[in-house]
Amino acid sequence: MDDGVNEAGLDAVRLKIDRVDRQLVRLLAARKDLVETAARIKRYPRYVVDADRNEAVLENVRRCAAEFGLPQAFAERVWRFQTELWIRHQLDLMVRESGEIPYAGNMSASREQGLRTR
Ligand SMILES: C=C(O[C@@H]1C=C(C(=O)O)C=C[C@H]1O)C(=O)O
Repeated sequence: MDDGVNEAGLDAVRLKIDRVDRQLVRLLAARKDLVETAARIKRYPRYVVDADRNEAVLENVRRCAAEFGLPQAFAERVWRFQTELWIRHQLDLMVRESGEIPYAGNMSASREQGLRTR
C-alpha cells in the first residue's frame, strides 16, 4: 500500500482481528453443542422452529448489543441469519441421527417468521 498508510499498524490490528475471530469461532462451537442438545430434546423436526423463542433470543441480543456498543440493526441481521442456519443445522442433525425426513413446512415456517436475511 502507499499514500502514507501505516502498514505496521494495519498488520497489528489484523492480528487482533484474527484473535477475536478465534474467540468468536470458539463461542459459536459452544452454541452449536447447545443447539444440538436442544435438537435431541425436541426429537422431531416439527418442534425445531420456535417463533416465540426466536423473538426472545433477538430481544436478548438487542439488549446485549446496546450494552456492548454493537449497532442493534447489525446484531439483529447477524442473529436472524444465524438462527436460520441453526434451524437448518438441527434439521440436518435429526436426519443424520434418526433418518427422519424434515418436511418442507419447517423451512417455509421459518421464512414466514422472518428468519431469512433481508
Ligand atoms: C435452539 C433452538 O431451536 C431453534 C433455534 C434457536 C436459536 O438458534 O437460538 C431458537 C429457537 C428455535 O427456532 C431452541 O428451540 O432453543
